[in-house]
Amino acid sequence: MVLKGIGASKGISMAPVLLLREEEIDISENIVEDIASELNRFHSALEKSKEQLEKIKVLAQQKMGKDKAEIFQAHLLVLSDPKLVNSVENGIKSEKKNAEVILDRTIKSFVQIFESMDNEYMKERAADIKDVGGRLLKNLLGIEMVNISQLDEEVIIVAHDLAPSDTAQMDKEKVLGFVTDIGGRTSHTAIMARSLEIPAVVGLGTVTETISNSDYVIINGETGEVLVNPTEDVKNQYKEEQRKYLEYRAKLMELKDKNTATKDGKHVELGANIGTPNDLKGVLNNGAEGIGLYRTEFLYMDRTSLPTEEEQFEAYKTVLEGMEGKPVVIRTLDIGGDKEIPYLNLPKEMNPFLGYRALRICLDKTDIFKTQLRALLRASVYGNLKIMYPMVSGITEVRQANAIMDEVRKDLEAEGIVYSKDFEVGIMIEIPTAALTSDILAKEVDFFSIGTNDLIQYSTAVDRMNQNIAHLYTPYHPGVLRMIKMVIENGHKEGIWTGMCGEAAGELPLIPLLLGLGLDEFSMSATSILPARELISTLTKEKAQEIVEKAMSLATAEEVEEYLRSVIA
Ligand SMILES: C=C(OP(=O)(O)O)C(=O)O
Ligand SMILES: [Mg+2]
Repeated sequence: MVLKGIGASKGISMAPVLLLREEEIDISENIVEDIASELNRFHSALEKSKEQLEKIKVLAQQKMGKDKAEIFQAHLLVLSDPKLVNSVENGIKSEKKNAEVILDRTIKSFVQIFESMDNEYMKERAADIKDVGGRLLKNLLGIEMVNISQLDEEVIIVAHDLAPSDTAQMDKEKVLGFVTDIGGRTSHTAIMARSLEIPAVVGLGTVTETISNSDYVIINGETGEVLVNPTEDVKNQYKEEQRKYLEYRAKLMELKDKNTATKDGKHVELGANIGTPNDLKGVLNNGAEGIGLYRTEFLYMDRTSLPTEEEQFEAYKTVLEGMEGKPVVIRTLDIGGDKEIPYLNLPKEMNPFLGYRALRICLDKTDIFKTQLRALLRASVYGNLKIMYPMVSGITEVRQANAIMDEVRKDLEAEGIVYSKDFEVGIMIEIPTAALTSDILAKEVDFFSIGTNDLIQYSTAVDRMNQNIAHLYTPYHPGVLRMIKMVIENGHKEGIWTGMCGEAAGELPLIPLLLGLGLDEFSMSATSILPARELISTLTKEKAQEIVEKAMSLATAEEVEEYLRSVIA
């Protein structure tokens, strides 16, 4: 059987399946005579759960940084909550029933109380209690839990979706790939897979129901194919494909320290997109010439309170120092859409992608914005910082954000804190009105970075997360290409550089066109950098111009894609 999803992270992997699905736990009620030993059973399960969570927390700290590990601290706090512990102990004593029955009931009632609160933060705590309660219950019943940080054998994980806390623990030596029911190429699970350099296929619909733990799968993270229980012949064929792919990657490594230029010497910059300072290793291994997008929102996610100025300062400093003077574009908080921060208690919205998000929140909750800007400015002396505002719809927001930045500068000066005075301030072009007014915007910013992930969804009215309409979500749409062309031209008219940090920048067939349109900087997943450098080295300015002319004359996305694919074939 061959299933088809969306290729989210390149590479071929094959291994037995590890299905992560919540199983129903069967709990039967017993009367207990020996209350003391029942209380002991409960306490041993409590201790075992604490030990497991401490281990997971340490691993998460090592792999994804301190901020990512906060969620496990929150889980540990639930286990030490006297209300929960007393309530179970009292239940066992007064009703003389087995611990699991009392625990199950207690957890359910706690969850219900939190879920019924009209407050997103409290609702999120309900999920924590459910999660920890489930762990406790399984330990009580002696049910072995899958711990994806300590696996004995190589596996491919099959799950509905993976939370950052799942990927935080993942042991890359053993998890050879993952496959999910939901998501698209630009969903955050997919982006995470690429930064971990693990092959992944997402958006398969109901793969968790089709595939079971006894299955063996091959996944192709480029084509989105998932082959279930292939024959030995097919396995061998894919092993050969895998070998070729690894050989190709090894060959590309020769380009790691080379300059990026066309055959006739036009230089462009190839940067990497990162989510945390832990991504730096992959970035440097893949020969990036800078960071074109640091998505700072991951610093704010999977935790229970806002990151402090100091925590942020440390993260930004680490990245700036790590890049040793190469340009680093750090984007201010871009929360909303598929990136949520429960503790901000933001009201549920009908259209979160069109709602109270990103810069809109920062211009409203200015204390959050100022803390981030202070941390950024303080870090500016450690490297070549460029600050970027997301989700700009027009010049007014830029002026408002700059006014807040000016206040922060003045505060720092008054406090005698040094910062670099000449960092650039630019914006993402990801809302159609920003593209259409890029002539105006270019006069007041230092650079543009085109965010195609959102620009496509906002201009074509196609949700980037929805796999049912994924065929309509395409960077090859002539309308999208016209906007890109307009932005680059308007940027150049005012003498500012224009880059792209949406996933389209790393899409090989588009690169010759973008080059011909004059894009100055391409920022992409680290693993796309070397293939892009290789492709660019085969092109000339003249050839790229020719490609622009032909591609821009075509009427449909399909024609454009077919033509651009044929160019690089
Ligand atoms: C790079 C972008 O930002 P994000 O994917 O974080 O929304 C984009 O929209 O293209
Ligand atoms: Mg965006």
